[in-house]
Amino acid sequence: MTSTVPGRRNPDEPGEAEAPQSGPTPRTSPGATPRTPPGTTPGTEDPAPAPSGPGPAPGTDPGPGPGDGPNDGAPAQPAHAGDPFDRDVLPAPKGASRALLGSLLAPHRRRVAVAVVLLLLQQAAVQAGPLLVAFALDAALPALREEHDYGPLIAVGIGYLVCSVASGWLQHAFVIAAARINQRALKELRERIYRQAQALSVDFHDRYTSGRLISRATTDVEALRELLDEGLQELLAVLLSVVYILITLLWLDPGLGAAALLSFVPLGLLVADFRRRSLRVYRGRSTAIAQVIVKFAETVNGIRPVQSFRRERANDARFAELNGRHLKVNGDSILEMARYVVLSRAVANTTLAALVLWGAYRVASGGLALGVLAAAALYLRRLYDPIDRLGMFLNSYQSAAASLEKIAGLLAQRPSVPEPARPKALPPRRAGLPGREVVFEGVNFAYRTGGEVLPRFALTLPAGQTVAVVGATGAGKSTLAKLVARFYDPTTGRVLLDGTDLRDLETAELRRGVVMVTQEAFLFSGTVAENIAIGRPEAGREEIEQAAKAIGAHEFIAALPDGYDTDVRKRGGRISAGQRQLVSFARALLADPSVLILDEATSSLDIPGERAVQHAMDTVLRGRTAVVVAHRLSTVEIADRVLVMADGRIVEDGPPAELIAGTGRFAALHSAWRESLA
Ligand SMILES: Nc1ncnc2c1ncn2[C@@H]1O[C@H](COP(=O)(O)OP(=O)(O)OP(=O)(O)O)[C@@H](O)[C@H]1O
Repeated sequence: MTSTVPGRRNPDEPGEAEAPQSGPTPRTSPGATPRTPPGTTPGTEDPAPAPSGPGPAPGTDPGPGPGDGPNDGAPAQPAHAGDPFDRDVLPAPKGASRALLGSLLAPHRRRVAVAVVLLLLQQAAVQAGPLLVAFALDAALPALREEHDYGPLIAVGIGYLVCSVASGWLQHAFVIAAARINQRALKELRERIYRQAQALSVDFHDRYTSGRLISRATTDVEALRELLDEGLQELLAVLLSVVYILITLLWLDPGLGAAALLSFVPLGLLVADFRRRSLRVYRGRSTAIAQVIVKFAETVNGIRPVQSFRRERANDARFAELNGRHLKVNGDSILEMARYVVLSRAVANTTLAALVLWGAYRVASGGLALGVLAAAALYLRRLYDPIDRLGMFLNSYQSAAASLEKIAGLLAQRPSVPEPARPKALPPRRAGLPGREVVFEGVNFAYRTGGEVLPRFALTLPAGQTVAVVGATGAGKSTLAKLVARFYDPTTGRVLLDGTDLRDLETAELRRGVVMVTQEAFLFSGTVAENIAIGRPEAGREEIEQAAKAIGAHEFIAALPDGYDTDVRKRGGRISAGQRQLVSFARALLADPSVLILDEATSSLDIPGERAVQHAMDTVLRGRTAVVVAHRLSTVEIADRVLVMADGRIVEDGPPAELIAGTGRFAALHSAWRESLA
């Protein structure tokens, strides 16, 4: 008979008696290194206290969650009250993992039913083998010997052949059906994680490192794949075969059947003990692997300071230590597996030997047919054969369950800056008035991870005004700017755009009105033209070039190897920091928002570069309301108004010339800057 259970060896094949697993399932060797646990995530170095709105996300809703109000994503929890972001598992409603798995499989209900029926039939075909052997020994051979009747023996042969062919075909069909279900479910899961990563607000990403997100979409999905592709099929097949075999044994001979059933008591205890012990080792191993990955990632990400400060040897030593710890704990997990395999085999072989001896004694005394004993011996082998693989399955199950829990926790997060339930439209722009008015109304703000950053304040930025925000590092300039862009919602109070609360604007409407150009001047993979067109995807090549020309970026873009069609990633090295900024200005100019927020790059540019950026800034700010977080005092000169911030408060506010002429902080800062230039 051919291999009987997907991914496992056929016990009836020659050499089955002693050989440990050598079938196609790579995880079945007793000494094999158990699979790397998922969720051993780099980047857990991002501690942050209060939870982001735990509550089911739309589409993944596994249970009741908080309501729909604007701050529902931010339940009032005391900061530092045991931050779930310190751990890999984010809070999720009870049963979220099961609900997630259910929601992934639900669209494939019919396929799942077909796969289960295929497996039931396949197992029936497989388990018929020993029964046919019993029939051959007890009925077909005597008929041949005593009555020269070949019929029963031929029937057995044909039956065996039919069962073999059927089981092979059914297994093939089952593997294909299961793979289709699994691959689609995993594709959907990866897409859900990606959509969720894009949907969650900036404050989530502040705390949940990108490394962890990547780990969810790769290692954790992979853990689930292993469980679905191999573990679950195997477990189903094992459970089915155990049920079939025990029923058949009880039917063949109640005594032998009951004894086989009893032998599951010590085996069950052994499995429980293995689970307990392996879980402990397994947790340690996952921590050790995470430490190795974190060290590796930290070194590679900081390769410049590592080389500048000659950290290589110190890093080597630390890495060797962490790697050694991983080696030790990995060894422990292999020893646990070996211990389980040895003990379970000892129990299984002892039981088998005892039952065969007892059966032989009964055959000798005429109490049992020889064929029944032969069939029982074959069935017993099949019964105990998968027990050591069960340990492997438990390992895979535990890691997949942990991964699923982490993914469910991630998917249960809600954006802390949610879409409005009843969105409002912005009023039409007032004719002749550039930009839109921005009003902070009784706003105060605290990041979830700390205390108040902006104490309660009120501020009006009239339409068309260019406002430069200056102040010492950490004064709250960027925070103020991010509130206008609605990367965060104020803790109390409102930010209004032409009288409309930002919370009432749909994201698309908001982004048409407000655009923030951040310090990084991020370029996406693709061509320079595509990067500029992100501002307005429907823009044609001519408009793109016009924007670049207005900004003063056309010359350098035209000089690139493929001009506007140069791939910025492949030749990213050719684009300097200043040029990157020009591209991002062109992008903003094309988007043409009513309000533009510009978080000026802190990195210093060379003088021509700075001049080019200054000129571009002039162009991009004109004709709209603009907030510039100014790190260079030269920028302030193009502003209509300067806000000086200190400790989250606006301490000075006025036109630059007026402030410079005064005796306040800005006047002092400005004269110091002038002197430095001189
Ligand atoms: N994501 C964050 N989570 C928690 N605290 C933050 C976060 N971002 C900034 N802060 C804190 O808020 C305060 C104001 O920071 P902000 O970035 O607004 O200052 P800034 O004036 O723009 O500084 P810089 O000129 O250095 O960019 C600082 O104390 C900072 O530590």
